Amino acid sequence: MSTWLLPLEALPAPSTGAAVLVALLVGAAGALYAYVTRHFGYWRRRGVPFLRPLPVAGNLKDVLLFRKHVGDVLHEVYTQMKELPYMGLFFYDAPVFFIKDAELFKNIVTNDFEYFQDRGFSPVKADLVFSETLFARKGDRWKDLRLKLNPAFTVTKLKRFYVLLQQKASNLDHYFDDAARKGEPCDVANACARYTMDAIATVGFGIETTALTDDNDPLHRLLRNIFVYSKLYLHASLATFVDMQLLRLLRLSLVPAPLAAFLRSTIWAAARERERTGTLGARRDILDLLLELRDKGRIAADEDTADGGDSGKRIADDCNGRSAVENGTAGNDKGAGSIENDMDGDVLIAQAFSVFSAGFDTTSSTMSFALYHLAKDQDIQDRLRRELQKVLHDNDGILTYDALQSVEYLDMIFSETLRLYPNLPFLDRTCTKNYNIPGTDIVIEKGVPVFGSLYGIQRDPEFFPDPDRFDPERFSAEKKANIPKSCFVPFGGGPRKCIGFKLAYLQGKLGLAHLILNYKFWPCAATPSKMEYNLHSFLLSPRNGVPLMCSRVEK
Ligand code: HEM
Repeated sequence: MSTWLLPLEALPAPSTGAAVLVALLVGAAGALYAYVTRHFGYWRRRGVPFLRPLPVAGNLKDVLLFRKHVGDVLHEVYTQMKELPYMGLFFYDAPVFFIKDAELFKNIVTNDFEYFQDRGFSPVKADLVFSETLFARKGDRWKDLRLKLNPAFTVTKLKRFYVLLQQKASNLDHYFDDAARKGEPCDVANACARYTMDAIATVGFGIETTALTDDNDPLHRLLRNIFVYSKLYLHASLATFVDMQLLRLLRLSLVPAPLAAFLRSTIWAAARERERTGTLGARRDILDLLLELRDKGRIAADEDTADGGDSGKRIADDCNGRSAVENGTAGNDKGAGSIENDMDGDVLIAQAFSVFSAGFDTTSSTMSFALYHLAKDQDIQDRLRRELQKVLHDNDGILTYDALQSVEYLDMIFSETLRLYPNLPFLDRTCTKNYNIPGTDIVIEKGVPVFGSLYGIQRDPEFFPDPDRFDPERFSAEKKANIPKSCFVPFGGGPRKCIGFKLAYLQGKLGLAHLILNYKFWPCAATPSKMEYNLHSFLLSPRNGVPLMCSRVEK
């Protein structure tokens, strides 16, 4: 007879030592449980409907177990909420206010920005470079930096680099000619990432990288997986959005030390070379502008300041500050108060890191998602090629900056791709002073992270019928006026909207135009029938690349 069938009195009495041990273990487990669930009553106490959390994971169980992308999980929550405008969630153990209502969310990022100026991002102090990026800076230190950097991204500045971008786009041929000749599938996601990296390096910093032609290009090796994390790092990076103490204690850095070291040596070498050759300021690229900020505290206005000036004014106004543009101080270090000019050392390197990291992976993923759909729908691909060929013909065979801008169908395709695949599938802000939701007695308290699902809004059938279908017509001149402004926000909104969105459109559209003019794409056996996302990143990128077949277009 086995022991577990014996009557209780027949079992040997436990020794006092064992009983104490069991009691201690039960007590410790109870204390641990109480600790990891200590915030779980937060939403109940405030009368906010919430999704029941699990210890440790909160509502991110499937993300924690690497079963689903965080974008998909928040999309599911968004869909299940039906008519609810907002609800409480838990990211790990942190209470998060999740907003479904597009208007309410728009107010939070625009009109009521003064209550939600910051992102939750709380990098560890040791993460010197990441802490100084626009993503991570807070309050007046963010506003000061943003006002200074805005003039670096005006249309006038971008136009100047168009020829350089064209050269990089034509380097795509090395990659695709090879695949076309061999008749083998090529991973367009890989090729596009190399193109955008070469483009950002030359446009931003005058650094000639060779990612498209050389597998051993050092910058490519260090940057290519910057947003593809190990399991621990994925959670560390997600946790920094909601300020989790435990992971901060681990002192994980979001900018790997070898990359920071590479950027320091490369950027300062480029700066010294410009000083040595007396060419500082000649290119007026991002490096020149950062050095101008370091030396003079401001970036001189372009002859044509229309767009840069406007966004500077919007920020100053939205932050309820003095209008820097009206007072002629946009880009001046006094624009946001009495912040000292600190554009030097790792503060400058942080801006280089932002441009490299934000600039290459996002745009290249958008290009590869677009190519995926163009390969699957030959009619759309053929129409785009015809329109590009016509514009080329009308412009003596040269795709000038203005000619590129005139191809409306390309714009429609790029926008529809960003609708289906907003690279950052959610937006976050942190409440910086208590905020009463208009018309309710609900208060979002200072310190609480607020999230919205861009992926959810942009795939909501109420705003985009048949939302999973790739249909560029939604963005035709006649139809796009029907899309509510708050429902198409792939670059975020308000004063913290993506600073590089014009550059993203320019380099993304130019790369696509070059490829479609020169190559025909179609799916192969390895092309996924449904797009799946890389679970090791919080950005949306194709899980296993985008393998496609291609052939040269006959001229
Ligand atoms: C398709 C390409 C891109 C997409 C979809 C994208 C999307 C976004 C989104 C959604 C945000 C958050 C905005 C918010 O919180 O309201 C953001 C912020 C930012 N992006 Fe982009 N981005 C792209 C390309 C770029 C490029 C090319 C650059 C730079 C060269 C860039 C630099 C930044 C920076 C610095 C911020 C932080 C802005 C701040 O907090 O003030 N992005 N981006």
